[in-house]
Amino acid sequence: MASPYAKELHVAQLAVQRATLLTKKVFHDKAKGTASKDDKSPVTIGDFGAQALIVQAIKKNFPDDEVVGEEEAATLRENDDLRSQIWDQVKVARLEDDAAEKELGGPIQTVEDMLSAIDAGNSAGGAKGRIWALDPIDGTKGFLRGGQYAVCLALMVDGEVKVGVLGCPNLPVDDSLSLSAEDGKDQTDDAGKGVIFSAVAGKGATGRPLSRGALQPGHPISMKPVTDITQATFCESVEAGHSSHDEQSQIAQRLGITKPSVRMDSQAKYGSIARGAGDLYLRLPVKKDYQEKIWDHAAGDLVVREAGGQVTDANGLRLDFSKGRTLRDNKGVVAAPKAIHGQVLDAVMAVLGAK
Ligand SMILES: Nc1ncnc2c1ncn2[C@@H]1O[C@H](COP(=O)(O)O)[C@@H](OP(=O)(O)O)[C@H]1O
Ligand SMILES: [Mg+2]
Ligand SMILES: [Mg+2]
Ligand SMILES: [Mg+2]
Repeated sequence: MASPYAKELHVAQLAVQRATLLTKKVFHDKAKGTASKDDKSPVTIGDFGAQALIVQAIKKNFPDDEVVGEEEAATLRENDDLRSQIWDQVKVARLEDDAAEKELGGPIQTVEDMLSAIDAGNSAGGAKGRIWALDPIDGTKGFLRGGQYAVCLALMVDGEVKVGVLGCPNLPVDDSLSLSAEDGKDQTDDAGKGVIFSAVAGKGATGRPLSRGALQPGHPISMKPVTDITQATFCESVEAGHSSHDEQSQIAQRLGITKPSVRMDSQAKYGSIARGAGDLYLRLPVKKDYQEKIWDHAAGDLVVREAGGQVTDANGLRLDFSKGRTLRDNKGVVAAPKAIHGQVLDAVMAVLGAK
């Protein structure tokens, strides 16, 4: 019997790869063309272009599936200049392998097709059926700074994540390099960089180098066993507005961790701990009422769990992707190897309870 979700996985990996290459080109062409969204967060040509390419590939292969995508095309329909800059990138985006490109359904044909593809990411999400969660550029602020970012795609079936893919163009290809503070910073030198992580529920997690054509061979990845938690490396957001650096540092202290945190944008944090380059990922809310978005976590959650990790919120609950576009019932994220997750969670609760 063929592996479960084999076609979904292959299409998702190729689609993420093609979109990741677009974002790299946008960066190198210095064509980032930023706009500001209603919540004042940035969105670039790369975000819109990557969403268009990925949704088009999903719709060609799985026409009945829905997509919860971060971006929408409303501003582009009014902004001729931004729209044509995105189109200039999207119309030439293709994999250097005919069979792979054909599998994705080929290039997008018209500007209107591009806009409709972006807008097709408007699913409300939920607990029924096949729904993809798409973050075309996660860590847009990292992308703009030349730091880490990730192109993230996950398939949920009846509210459970079944397939997850992360394209991380600025992470080192080599799994054996331990994370250092520098990995979160400027990554404008391309040498030895670019990884795709993927996972299928119950089938483990995989890493492979990013390529320009067909997929490179993959290899299994797993979290590093932590024998002495005081030596653990913990990751957190660069942006102090996205998670509480202060509480995270208190948690680390409580665990006896002395190494400074590795600050890194995007779901590259999930990928990094899943391959054993780091150990823990803490994301405690800054604002009580902020609801995490499903596209910021769906792929990373599966990649880490399939690599031997446990991912919960700050109350120890599994992330619940079935509640719509946000993780309405969760607060924060705590990701760690299964064997020490309980210990980390105790420290999280002690610090939060002491407030
Ligand atoms: N107040 C907040 N709390 C938590 N996450 C937030 C936030 N404001 C924005 N974000 C999310 O944080 C994501 C980036 O995470 P990180 O800090 O790990 O790089 C953003 O994704 P995008 O960059 O896709 O918009 C955005 O969705
Ligand atoms: Mg955003
Ligand atoms: Mg995001
Ligand atoms: Mg994004």
